[in-house]
Amino acid sequence: MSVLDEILDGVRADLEERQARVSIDDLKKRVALLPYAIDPVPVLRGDGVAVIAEVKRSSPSKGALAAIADPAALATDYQAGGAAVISVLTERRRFGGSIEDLRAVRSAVDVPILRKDFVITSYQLWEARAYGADLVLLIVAALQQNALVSLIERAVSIGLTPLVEVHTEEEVERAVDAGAKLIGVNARDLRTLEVDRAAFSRLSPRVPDGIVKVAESGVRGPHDVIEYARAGAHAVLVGESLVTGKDPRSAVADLVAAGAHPALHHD
Ligand SMILES: O=C(O)c1ccccc1NCC(=O)[C@H](O)[C@H](O)COP(=O)(O)O
Repeated sequence: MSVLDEILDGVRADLEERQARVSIDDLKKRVALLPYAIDPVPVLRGDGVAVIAEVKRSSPSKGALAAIADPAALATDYQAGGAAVISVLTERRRFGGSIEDLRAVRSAVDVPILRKDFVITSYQLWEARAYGADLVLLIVAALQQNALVSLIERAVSIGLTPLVEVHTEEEVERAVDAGAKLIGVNARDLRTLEVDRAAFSRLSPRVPDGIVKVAESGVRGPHDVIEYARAGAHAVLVGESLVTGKDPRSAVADLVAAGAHPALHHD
């Protein structure tokens, strides 16, 4: 069984438990009281490379990364450093996250928030929206094509912007066919956990113009932002190097500064 399959088994079990506690109708009632979600596309398509900074406590590849006692404070630092979007890992078993982290971050920042999880049902989309997310991750490798298409449509219909994650040529085709407007190329193979930063430059030319391209994983510092930008990234998604460093605010600011160089601006 691959790491991704193991994660998905755990996600299904946790989901059953949450669904028994909070009904989808309750989530819909909460959403009805909320303002519209923020459209992240203008900020992701702006000059330079946008930084999506992630609240990540642990990971299957590295185990415990950081004791994040206050995710809202971390997100506030990210925003102060210039993060365009905050990503919150809400998966519990392998990443130590929760939907409560999403709520805490929402109460602390104004920038768009990405719910990063292993979404397989529309219940999780309603949850994402009810707890304050503006974007939601959909992983092509975790979904059959018909499920991917219907989750993209449902996400959009409830105001969420889907970030559709790929790692192979075939997955790029599936994402484009499914109607993705934001595609994230993950350097990490979720089945083996190997990180291959060259995946972005290999797959980026296959992503049609007009789609926002996000380079995910493996950013160690400003030099990686510059490399991803040269390969056409509109944004980078960064977790580990931010949560394990000493000063998340200045670490984000350094990445933003690297990506803001005029030579890296998009046409
Ligand atoms: O991070 C992992 O080990 C991992 C394992 C299996 C599935 C997903 C995983 N990570 C999710 C992510 O894609 C990253 O958290 C995100 O792109 C940031 O990556 P990094 O900057 O390398 O922490």
